[in-house]
Amino acid sequence: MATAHFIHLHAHGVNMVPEDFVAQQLNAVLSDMNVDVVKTGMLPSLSVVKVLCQSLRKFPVKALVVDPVMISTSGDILAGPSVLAGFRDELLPMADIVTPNIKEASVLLGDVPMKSVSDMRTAAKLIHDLGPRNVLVKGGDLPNSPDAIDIFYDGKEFYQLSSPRVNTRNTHGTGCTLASCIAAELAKGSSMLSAVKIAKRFIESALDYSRDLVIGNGVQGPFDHFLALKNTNKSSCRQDRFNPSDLFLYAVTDSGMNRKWGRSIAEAVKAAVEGGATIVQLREKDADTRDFVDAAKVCLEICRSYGVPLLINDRIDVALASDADGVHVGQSDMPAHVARTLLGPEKIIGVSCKTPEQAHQAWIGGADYIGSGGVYPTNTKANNRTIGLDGLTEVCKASKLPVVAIGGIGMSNARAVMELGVPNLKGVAVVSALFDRECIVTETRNLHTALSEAALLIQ
Ligand SMILES: Cc1ncc(COP(=O)(O)OP(=O)(O)O)c(N)n1
Ligand SMILES: Cc1nc(C(=O)O)sc1CCOP(=O)(O)O
Ligand SMILES: [Mg+2]
Repeated sequence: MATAHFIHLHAHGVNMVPEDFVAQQLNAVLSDMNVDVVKTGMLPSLSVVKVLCQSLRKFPVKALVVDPVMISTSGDILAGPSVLAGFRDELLPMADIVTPNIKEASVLLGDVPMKSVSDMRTAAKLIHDLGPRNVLVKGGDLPNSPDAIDIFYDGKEFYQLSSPRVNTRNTHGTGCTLASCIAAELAKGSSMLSAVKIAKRFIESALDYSRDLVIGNGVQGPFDHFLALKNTNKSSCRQDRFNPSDLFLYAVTDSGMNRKWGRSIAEAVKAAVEGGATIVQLREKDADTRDFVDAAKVCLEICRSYGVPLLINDRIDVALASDADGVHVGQSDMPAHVARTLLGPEKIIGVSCKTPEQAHQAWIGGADYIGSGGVYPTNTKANNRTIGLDGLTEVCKASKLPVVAIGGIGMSNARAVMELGVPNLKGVAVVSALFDRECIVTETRNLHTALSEAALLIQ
């Protein structure tokens, strides 16, 4: 069970509940039910923070989500220095995740400046040093950023999660909802990264869905949390649809490489998502159909537990039979518009394009993204024409769809590809640099780090 406190505070006033009454309430609930996850919102006094920590020590839960509500949107300070000390010394060391926005991250760290994604990463690391297992620094208020960029740090890896900024005044309560959604997903059994991604996607969808609501006269309006119940036209709901930032580190499997290293497809996929792959494609050119469908189902479960989409190369039949998230097709495979008709509006369709004209046709055909290469020569795909960084740039500039670069990309050149900084280029797709290596997790992690560093340079 997840407990969620939605505090829609307009900061007209705060009426504090006495701490012994808070203790009684906590005791009543925590002793009566097996609470899995607790999420905290505004904690108005040091004594309430202390009471909460005591209760959680007495009744440990599986996960504690701390939304460090300290500053209202209008800028009011909601937590004084003593509460801040309570957060730092007692609550954060118990937290499984803490979710500050940039103002809160700054205050938690003694008013450090927070002006860029690079500052957010530094802050995430410093807040992690205070004790929480995971940190999500939310960059929704970062000035001059076309996307809403959040930094997730799990103590080892940084993940830059971005979503298109939704232009609406109805943003009241987004922080509360995000943390509550993370808590609910954790209670359902998701991994932390997956819970964060699902929560972020929910906020993006809900804001998009409620962008034109007019309720009240405040600077901010509320948004509608019940889109899933009301939205009959699911294709217009972004919740389950493709997110271009998923193209950041695209892992493409290869049956020959798995055989060479003695691994099953599922083992290879698990290692890649553990290392930080943000989308996976099963490219099993010589698999028997039944085996392929079975393997796809197992991989789908693994990928879903990490919030990572799973696509099938070429084989629409396998994608349909396994209920995978979509397909990737090339110029001599099934046309995108036919794949779209067969798969429906919810599935993801990627198309390989070497020219601007092919990119245009992919868009007309209803594709979601383009794979463009070979950027460099490759041994993985026979007779593949290399288009180079110039060819990639041309496709990206002409494309109306997000693009992932492919072909001969690995640790030695991934930064150069990302640092092109051309419009629409969202990431790199790799086969041998991950799967023709001894340790897939390590290779994926290293590549993720290199790409994140390059992405920072082009901010
Ligand atoms: C992400 C991505 N981009 C391009 C390709 C190549 O697809 P295709 O041209 O159909 O060649 P095969 O992979 O089928 O040999 C891809 N698979 N993924
Ligand atoms: C599957 C594929 N498609 C390409 C294209 O140019 O469309 S290049 C390629 C193989 C990429 O493998 P590696 O990362 O080992 O070079
Ligand atoms: Mg193909």
